[in-house]
Amino acid sequence: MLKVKEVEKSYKKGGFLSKERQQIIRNVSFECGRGECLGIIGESGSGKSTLGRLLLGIEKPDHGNVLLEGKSILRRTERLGRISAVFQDYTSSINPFFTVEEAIMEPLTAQKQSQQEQRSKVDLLLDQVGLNPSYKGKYAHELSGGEAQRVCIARAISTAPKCMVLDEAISSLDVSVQVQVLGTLKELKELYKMSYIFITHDIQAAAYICDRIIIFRDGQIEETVPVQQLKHVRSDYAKKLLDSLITL
Ligand SMILES: Nc1ncnc2c1ncn2[C@@H]1O[C@H](COP(=O)(O)OP(=O)(O)OP(=O)(O)O)[C@@H](O)[C@H]1O
Repeated sequence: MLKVKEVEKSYKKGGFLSKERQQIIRNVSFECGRGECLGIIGESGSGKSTLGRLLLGIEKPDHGNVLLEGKSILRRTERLGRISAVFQDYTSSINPFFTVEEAIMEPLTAQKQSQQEQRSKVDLLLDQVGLNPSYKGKYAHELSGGEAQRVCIARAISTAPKCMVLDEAISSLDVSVQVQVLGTLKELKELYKMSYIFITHDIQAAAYICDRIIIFRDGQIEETVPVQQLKHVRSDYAKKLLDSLITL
């Protein structure tokens, strides 16, 4: 389904004139199956969000490629509506001048669906993320964090994508809201038969929703483990990282 092949990414280091580059992603390869939820856990600065942007085709790798059902994600026509994202910062993810309805319809407009088709979908999408139709006319500043993130999720699933990248998607929410949103995400994954790439610091959330987990270290895959085997990771680094995250 989603195939990541020998991906590398570096950024310019230092000032404007500097030629030095900092290697962020180093020869990363993995696959995420249809309907699978693959977690990516790693320390801050290990390159998780950079990897997320490469998977979404927002950034181009220096080397290697990302294929969605065999086609390069860098081709706009291949990624449009077929891979989507929910980020941590839900407040800046929604255009403040858009109503909830307009925000949810945004990707459908990009797909050139008719206004009528789009409107009829919005009620259904709101229902699927646990919001009633009265939310349609509200603006982002009138929503709680949990409601705003639900709107972002509704927008992300509006095109029925094959794959969704969730980058710390529940991290800014209150714990009780996190649990509810995780439940919704789990239901939606079954309903839409989507694959998830679940980037997080939250080992409990990952254990709840993921099928397999990649332990990411310094831009590389340290270890990949089925979620049932999480207690039995092999590398010392993975053991230490998981211990530190569990005690947090
Ligand atoms: N556009 C960019 N230009 C230059 N450096 C960048 C850019 N994006 C990320 N970096 C650097 O890449 C490294 C990895 O950042 P990234 O945000 O991918 O890590 P992360 O694992 O997601 O961290 P966190 O968990 O704190 O969000 C950092 O050192 C960051 O400063």
